[in-house]
Amino acid sequence: MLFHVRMDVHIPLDMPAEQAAEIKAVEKAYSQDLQRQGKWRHIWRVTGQYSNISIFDVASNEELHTILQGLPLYPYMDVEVMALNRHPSSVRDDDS
Ligand SMILES: O=C(O)C[C@H]1C=CC(=O)O1
Repeated sequence: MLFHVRMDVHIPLDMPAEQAAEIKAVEKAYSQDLQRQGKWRHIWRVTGQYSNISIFDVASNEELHTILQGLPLYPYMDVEVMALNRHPSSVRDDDS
């Protein structure tokens, strides 16, 4: 199942820089592990914003929910999820 996910990150301004850097490092490793597993298929930075647009390929709504709640930055994010279906006009074999 494919999902389009937008994540807007709002790290509190009073969080110590060292703590923020540590959370971001753990987040990066978590994200890259899921990318290597093929579950986090795409990640794009939204130009000019501390936001990303991602495509997840997971087995269920529950799996996506678990992955998103496991993000180290999750407590500081607004997350928007859209479920995707294959478009009947698509010529791509790899988008379902
Ligand atoms: O930077 C972000 O967009 C937030 C988050 C998502 C993956 C990652 O490494 O950090």
